[in-house]
Amino acid sequence: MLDDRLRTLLQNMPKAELHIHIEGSLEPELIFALAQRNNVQLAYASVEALRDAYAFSDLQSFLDIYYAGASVLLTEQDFYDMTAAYLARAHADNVRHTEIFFDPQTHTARGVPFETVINGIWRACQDAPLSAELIMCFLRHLSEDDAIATLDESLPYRDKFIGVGLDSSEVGHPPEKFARVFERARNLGLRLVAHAGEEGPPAYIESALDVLKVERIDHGVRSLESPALVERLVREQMALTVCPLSNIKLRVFDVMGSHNLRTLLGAGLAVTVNSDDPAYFGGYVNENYFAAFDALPLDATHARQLARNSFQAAFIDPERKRAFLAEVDDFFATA
Ligand SMILES: Nc1ncnc2[nH]cnc12
Ligand SMILES: [Zn+2]
Repeated sequence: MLDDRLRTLLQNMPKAELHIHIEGSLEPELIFALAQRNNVQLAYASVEALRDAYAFSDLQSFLDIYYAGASVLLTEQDFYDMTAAYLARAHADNVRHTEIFFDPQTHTARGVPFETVINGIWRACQDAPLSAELIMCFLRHLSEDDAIATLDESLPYRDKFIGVGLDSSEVGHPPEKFARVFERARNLGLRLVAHAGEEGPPAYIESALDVLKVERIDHGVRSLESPALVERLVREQMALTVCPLSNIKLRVFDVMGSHNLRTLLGAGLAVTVNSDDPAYFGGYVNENYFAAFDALPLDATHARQLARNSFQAAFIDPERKRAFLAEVDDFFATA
């Protein structure tokens, strides 16, 4: 049960967010404002009608709406405004560091230049009142050749992002499909993450680890189906960027009370809490903490562990990591 004291603790504790798709932070109100500004026709008559469409049965039903929502993004200012809006919400949630996914192929396929996408998002990160880095995601429902072309297109902007990821439709598009492009990215010194074990089986998580050589697993909640995999993830302290509200909205779990976050933590896994696509799943990062702590037997000890895990798993230099971890410990020492 989430009492006021625990809620205030979760609200105010310093935290990092490591799994947030910037296109998934596009609120219906901003979609309509950008559609008007860019004279883009929407298939919905009102903000309410669009929000009413956010009833999803699985990942694909969400992705269809998510890509449609992104169609209003045309100018650098659009990407800047979207990112600035998310960063303001993250700052209000006491996020001190965030690593943001963006899906360039969603936009370049519409004729929006790569530089428009990355410059708009990156400028907003530079203007933000918190530490913000970018991770470029490859859409796994497209070919590896398409991903390789996107990596090549990104090279002139290599200083504006820190890593690559793998997102979109998981089942049927196993990590090994992207072995070559991830090897190239690794040889470029980019950090590597991948969605795995959201809807896909534990084997997808193993393939992301062994073939793609990822340093974090995005979602990973199906890891619990394989005791051997859990044992490995615990031994390696491989971080899982879990998104509780997303898992409920996309029916990975029926209700929050049956989410396995508490079991994952109890197994000793390096779990973090994140919002995934906050505009579509009903909340930013703190709402994810509130929903999980309200439905599951979690207390302040777990809150501190999750906050520490979020900085421990971040792609930041050891000095900054030590400072953030000390900030968490100081916060809980005086809370
Ligand atoms: N939860 C998710 N899984 C896969 N691809 C995504 N793109 C945006 N959100 C996603
Ligand atoms: Zn995601």
